[in-house]
Amino acid sequence: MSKTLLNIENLHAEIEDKQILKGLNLKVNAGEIHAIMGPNGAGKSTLASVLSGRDGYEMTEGKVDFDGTDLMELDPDERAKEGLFLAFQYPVEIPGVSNINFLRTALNEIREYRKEEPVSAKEFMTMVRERSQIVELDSKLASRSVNVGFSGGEKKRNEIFQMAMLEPKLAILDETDSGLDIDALRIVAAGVNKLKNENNAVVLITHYQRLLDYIKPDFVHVLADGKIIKTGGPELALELEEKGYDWLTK
Ligand SMILES: Nc1ncnc2c1ncn2[C@@H]1O[C@H](COP(=O)(O)OP(=O)(O)OP(=O)(O)O)[C@@H](O)[C@H]1O
Repeated sequence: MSKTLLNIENLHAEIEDKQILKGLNLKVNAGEIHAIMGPNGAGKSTLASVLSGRDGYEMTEGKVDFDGTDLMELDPDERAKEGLFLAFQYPVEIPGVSNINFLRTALNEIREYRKEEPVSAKEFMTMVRERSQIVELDSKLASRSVNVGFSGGEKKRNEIFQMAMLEPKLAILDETDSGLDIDALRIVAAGVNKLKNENNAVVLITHYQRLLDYIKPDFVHVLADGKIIKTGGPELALELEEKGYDWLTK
């Protein structure tokens, strides 16, 4: 039996006093890929925000266990250091902070938290070289300010590059496929597949079945009105593509 990395029970959460998540349950084991699909406004990004500890999102009920730790008790940076990674739907630009410095600082913070030695300059540069190739990220982008002036597709590749560098236990990819051209979609998906192993897990939030042609999910969930209302295998995504969501929500 693989170990459970994420166990969400009866999660209720609100933003500005508006209840968005209304009793969500989800269990993710090591080695698994889960896709979350669902209508606009259902709460998919809210789930990602609540798990990562984004300001303004309040859990009002429920429990989230992350690899044996009560996730909601941790600050956002501690969650990241415990091995939770979120690739943003809209990656933020950080002017004045180079991608390289950002990643080296993040990596060393994680290593310090785990009582490991900081990464040496040589080791770090080798990692950057090898891992930027996983998503075919132009090496020039590594030294530019984080995401500043990057195209939409470059920003999404950069998210997966960050994931490759930080080696999270659980990566939540929020609409990483949106805005990607077909070649970039293949490259990003191949990157995710390459980074996936039996000790980590991926939660993909997506609107499009086509991503799942490239990244094979073990489970597909439908999130509607703040809850997971149906779970199936990859065939569920095909069914949704054909039928939409009305048959499940009405
Ligand atoms: N900061 C906020 N203030 C108020 N309401 C918010 C805020 N952020 C999100 N919401 C609302 O929460 C609901 C869920 O939004 P969320 O972004 O989680 O949906 P989603 O399932 O990711 O949708 P989409 O598929 O369109 O990306 C929406 O009704 C949205 O308007």
